Amino acid sequence: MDISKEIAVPETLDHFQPNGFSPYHFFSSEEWAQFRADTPLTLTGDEVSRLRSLGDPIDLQEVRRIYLSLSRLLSSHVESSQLLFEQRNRFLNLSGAVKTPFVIGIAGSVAVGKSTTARVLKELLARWPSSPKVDLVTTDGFLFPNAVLQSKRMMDRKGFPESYDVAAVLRFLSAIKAGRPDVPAPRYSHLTYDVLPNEFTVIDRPDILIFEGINVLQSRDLPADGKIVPMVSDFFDFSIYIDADEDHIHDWYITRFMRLRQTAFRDPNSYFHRYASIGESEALEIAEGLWSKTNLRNLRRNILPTRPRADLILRKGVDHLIEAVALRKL
Ligand SMILES: Nc1ncnc2c1ncn2[C@@H]1O[C@H](COP(=O)(O)OP(=O)(O)O)[C@@H](O)[C@H]1O
Ligand SMILES: CC(C)(COP(=O)(O)O)[C@@H](O)C(=O)NCCC(=O)O
Repeated sequence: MDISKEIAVPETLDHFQPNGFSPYHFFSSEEWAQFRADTPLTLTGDEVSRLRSLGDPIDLQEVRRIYLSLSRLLSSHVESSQLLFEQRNRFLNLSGAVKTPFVIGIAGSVAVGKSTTARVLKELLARWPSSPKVDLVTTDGFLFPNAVLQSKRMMDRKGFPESYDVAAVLRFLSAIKAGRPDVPAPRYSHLTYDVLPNEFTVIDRPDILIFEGINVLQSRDLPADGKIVPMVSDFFDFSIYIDADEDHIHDWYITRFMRLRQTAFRDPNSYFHRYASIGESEALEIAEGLWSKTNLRNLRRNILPTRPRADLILRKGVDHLIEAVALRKL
């Protein structure tokens, strides 16, 4: 498939792209796989099974085909930024400065498989000598609590830009990029479907921070007072968008919901517990409603429009496996 035709030229960049030019290099998965060069496979089949989310078929073959080249590319970006850091310290006559974490953003629709990609990358990147400490934070911890969303009648817009405490996201990333130790990241539970009050993951100056969530490439409306506000992605050193046809993502979301009925929803503490015991067709109707009223709307309105901001686009086919890659030119 020709990803260059699929990834439409964003209108706002039109004037930078005379006919036929694109800011991306495009590769088939076979071409991309060659870039792994002699990168060794450092994960076992069992580890990959442990890292994958429900319904994601990723296996060692996919890690070898796609993720080794990706970890090699990212690791060269990390090493270059470490080199630049040292050169700049010499230039500025600074001594004792400590490098701030290299931040990688991962964006894409609900149910596209961001968590699996983030977890596999975390493990692979930590095996490079330049980045032994890799942390992962998901943006769901920055959602407003359900009580707030309910009081604002926003539960059916969970995951929309307005459902996140973006100021808290910016404070968190500013602290990370200021090189602060022990920065707390709030946590979310998919089981209770809510943020976990007073539960934090403490991020203490990793070499790399992976920041994953549907909203990470979104901009903010310019405030009327003309004050300049940063975007979340201003803090990224590299960004990845995971892409797929919306029909495929729909199928993955519905299949996952129906499988969660047999697993996570059975837990009496699950927010969706009641859906474990209703009939199949009623459950399907609920899943279709959640998809079309919330997640598809969000994908079309707020997530897909951020795709042209990514440095790298991983395009999945019907089987969840990556079939094409677009890499922004330098
Ligand atoms: N209702 C749920 N109950 C339990 N786990 C869930 C539920 N919804 C999603 N998950 C899990 O949460 C993780 C994040 O899912 P999601 O936000 O859809 O992003 P993605 O599929 O792109 O990783 C996945 O590992 C998924 O399996
Ligand atoms: C929590 C989510 C918004 C994902 O958030 P993210 O981790 O990408 O910030 C999503 O999993 C979700 O709950 N969506 C709302 C509709 C639904 O229940 O599918």
